[in-house]
Amino acid sequence: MVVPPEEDGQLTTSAVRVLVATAVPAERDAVAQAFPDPYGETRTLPGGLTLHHPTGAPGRYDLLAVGVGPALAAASTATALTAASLTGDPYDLVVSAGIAGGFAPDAPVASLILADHITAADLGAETADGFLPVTDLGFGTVTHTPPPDLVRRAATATGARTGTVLTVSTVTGTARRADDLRAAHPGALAEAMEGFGVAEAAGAHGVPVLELRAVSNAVGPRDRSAWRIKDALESLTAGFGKLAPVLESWRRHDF
Ligand SMILES: O=C(O)c1cccc(C(=O)CC[C@H]2O[C@@H](n3cnc4c(=O)[nH]cnc43)[C@H](O)[C@@H]2O)c1
Repeated sequence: MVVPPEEDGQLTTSAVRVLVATAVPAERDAVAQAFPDPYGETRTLPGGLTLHHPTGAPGRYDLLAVGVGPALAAASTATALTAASLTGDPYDLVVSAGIAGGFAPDAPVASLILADHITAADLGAETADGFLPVTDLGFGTVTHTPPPDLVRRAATATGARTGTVLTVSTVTGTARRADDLRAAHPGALAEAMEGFGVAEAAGAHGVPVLELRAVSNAVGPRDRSAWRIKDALESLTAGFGKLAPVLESWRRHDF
């Protein structure tokens, strides 16, 4: 639970303004449950998006279900960032949050992962000699790096493990693909489907990004019945409650 300022003596001047991007409403609601008043206000954005603004805690949080996959996540996040800029009240930080597949044994079910790198794992070209990232083709980027000091502080507060969170457009469904991803990205702890898209939008607006994931399943052979979504969502709520005070003490000049 996020503690109101009068209970912990924190200063509330220049409250940090945070956009939290989840894929689906169930993840957004899990984040909202970390706040005293989870559904304070809502606001409609172009494109049929609804921002949820929980209240009763320091900091100014907008929660947005951005859709599944990196492309829709980028489009939805960019819409919210642009709307905020146009009203003269831009965000200080974007957090990609939700459930994820964890690479065993380092990221067990219900554990929390904070990305020290947010990497697009399948953005590139397949060749006879293997996969080439899009950067090797002379285009764009495949990795965004959240502010390292903020990641360290947030990991300490939440107990999250830190490592690369991969963004994939296709959920891994075999042990072979899991091994290939781990071989290509030895620092990877988890895979999900939105982080890179959210980070691309944030990067385009010059806004720093974090990715917080709660593990719902192991990356590997597909077994949807084994996904422990409830445990992961509870873990996400608890993790966000501990993350929020770190973000509230965050100042842009710190990083
Ligand atoms: O069915 C439900 O109740 C439910 C509640 C919350 C979330 C979901 C999802 O299906 C979320 C999809 C979302 O989860 C990420 N994810 C989770 N595991 C993996 C994985 O092994 N590989 C890639 N992505 C994963 C992903 O970001 C999806 O967008 C359902």
